Amino acid sequence: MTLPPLAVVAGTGFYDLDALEGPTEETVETAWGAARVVRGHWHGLPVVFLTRHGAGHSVPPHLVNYRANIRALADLGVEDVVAVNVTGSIDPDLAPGDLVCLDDFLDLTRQRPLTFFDGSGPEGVVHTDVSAPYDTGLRREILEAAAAVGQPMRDGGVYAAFEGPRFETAAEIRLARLAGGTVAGMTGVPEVTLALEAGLRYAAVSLVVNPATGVGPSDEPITMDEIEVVLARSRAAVLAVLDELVHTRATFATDDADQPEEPA
Ligand SMILES: CSC[C@H]1O[C@H](OP(=O)(O)O)[C@H](O)[C@@H]1O
Ligand code: HPA
Repeated sequence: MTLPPLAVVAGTGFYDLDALEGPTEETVETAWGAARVVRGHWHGLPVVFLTRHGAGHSVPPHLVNYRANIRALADLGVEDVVAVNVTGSIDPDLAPGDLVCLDDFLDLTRQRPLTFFDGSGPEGVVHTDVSAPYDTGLRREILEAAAAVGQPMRDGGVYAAFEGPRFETAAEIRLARLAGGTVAGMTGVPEVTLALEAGLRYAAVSLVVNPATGVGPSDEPITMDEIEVVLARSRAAVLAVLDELVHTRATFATDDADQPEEPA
């Protein structure tokens, strides 16, 4: 039995996935443009890794080709996507290094192509349900993996997606906080909604790398240096959770393969 590949989509600070066995780089052409992925195996399971800003972080968040990326994953047979986004904390109880398993989002972006459906295709006008944008089963797998490796992770949080590439003003962050935002980022939307449109299960782990503007103890500006320090410290924690998730899936896949076929 061939299992569908699991996709790992990550961004800032995650430009490769060392755990992948037999990695091969591939460019997937789609109707929306090309996407670069790396395919390989992790604990024996097929995995597709996509780094959304490109190798070396050459693509800013507002110019990522989210449609090509998601279409490419769907075309490769992916059914489940685990995403990683680094974020600024809106909730003052969160600190750099904290992990949040998202359960909702606020779309404060402004000018991105945000759908596969412009009304001209055979499916006509499509209105996608987003009452549970992050897949419940995948979220549970992520949270259980975090618990298994002793990695604290908040169960639930609202990702406030801003257009970028600039950071937010303090007033924008206050607005997002009033609306229930937990963390601020620039890439989580429309990635999640396109995944839903493509029929994929999608869940996201957010790694806090700085207090969002106006949230921290001081009025210091956000710097890439502070973000890189946190990433260097916390990257391994995210990867440990993913490793445990894939390892658990591999164990179940092996157990299933060991079971005798049900008589017809
Ligand atoms: C380097 S801070 C801003 C940058 O980091 C986040 O990227 P990603 O979500 O891909 O990890 C944020 O959205 C911005 O693109
Ligand atoms: O403070 C932030 N705002 C938006 N995106 C981010 N990505 C990392 N930190 C931030």
